[in-house]
Amino acid sequence: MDAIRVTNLKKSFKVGKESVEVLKNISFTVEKGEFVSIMGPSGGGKSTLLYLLGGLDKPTSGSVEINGKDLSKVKEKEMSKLRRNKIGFVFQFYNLVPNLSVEDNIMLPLILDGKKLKDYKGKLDEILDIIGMKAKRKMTPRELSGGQQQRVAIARALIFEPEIIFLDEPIGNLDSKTGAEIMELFRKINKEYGKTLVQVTHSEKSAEYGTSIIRLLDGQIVSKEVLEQEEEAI
Ligand SMILES: Nc1ncnc2c1ncn2[C@@H]1O[C@H](COP(=O)(O)OP(=O)(O)OP(=O)(O)O)[C@@H](O)[C@H]1O
Repeated sequence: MDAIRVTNLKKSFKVGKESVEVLKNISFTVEKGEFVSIMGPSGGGKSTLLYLLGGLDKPTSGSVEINGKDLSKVKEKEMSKLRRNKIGFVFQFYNLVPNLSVEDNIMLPLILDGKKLKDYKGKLDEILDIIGMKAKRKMTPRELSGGQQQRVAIARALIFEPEIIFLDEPIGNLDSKTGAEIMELFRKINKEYGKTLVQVTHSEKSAEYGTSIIRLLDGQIVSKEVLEQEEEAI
């Protein structure tokens, strides 16, 4: 089954009396285990598309299916559950709570969902290990570098073990070395943990960490190319 199926998706915004069509009849699929990079010029509708895919906004027409479920037919309560459990988000600005520790920030989605935190202790340790932040688990975001804060945001997105993670310019705020480390982490999450990833990016270099690139221009898809994967060294 496709992880994501987008069919004839359109999105317009009202600006004063005018209606501006930002996405014009977009259709594509993302298979399970893909890591898709969506590229295109600024203002081309990339973030708008990502928000529609993640159910954070509603299309003007057309549909988005996640695991075969049409988001427009999902009731609000089920949608909130889907957004919390099946989908993760990582944004350019990490959106961490400044006075909570690293581990409390990571567990915040569990607290909001009324989960028993002790059931997730093992999971938390495992995720802290994946992101390389075990030693800093008691620190607060202001004691961390940008790259470390983004690692915490990634961990928070992983705590519910979502199948799909949406990334909106995830390294847009980082220097190139730190950005490359974070992209490597996403590659690992895709390859080793089998998560489906969809990122929006300006950068050709970070797009190439993905398994395919979709290019958007003037609200339409102009191409989808599958990238050659480097052979793993034996
Ligand atoms: N809520 C809104 N109301 C009105 N117009 C909007 C709204 N959200 C986005 N737009 C417009 O839609 C267009 C696409 O915006 P979007 O943020 O999706 O582009 P983008 O490709 O992600 O750009 P960037 O790369 O600069 O982040 C822009 O012209 C923007 O002004």
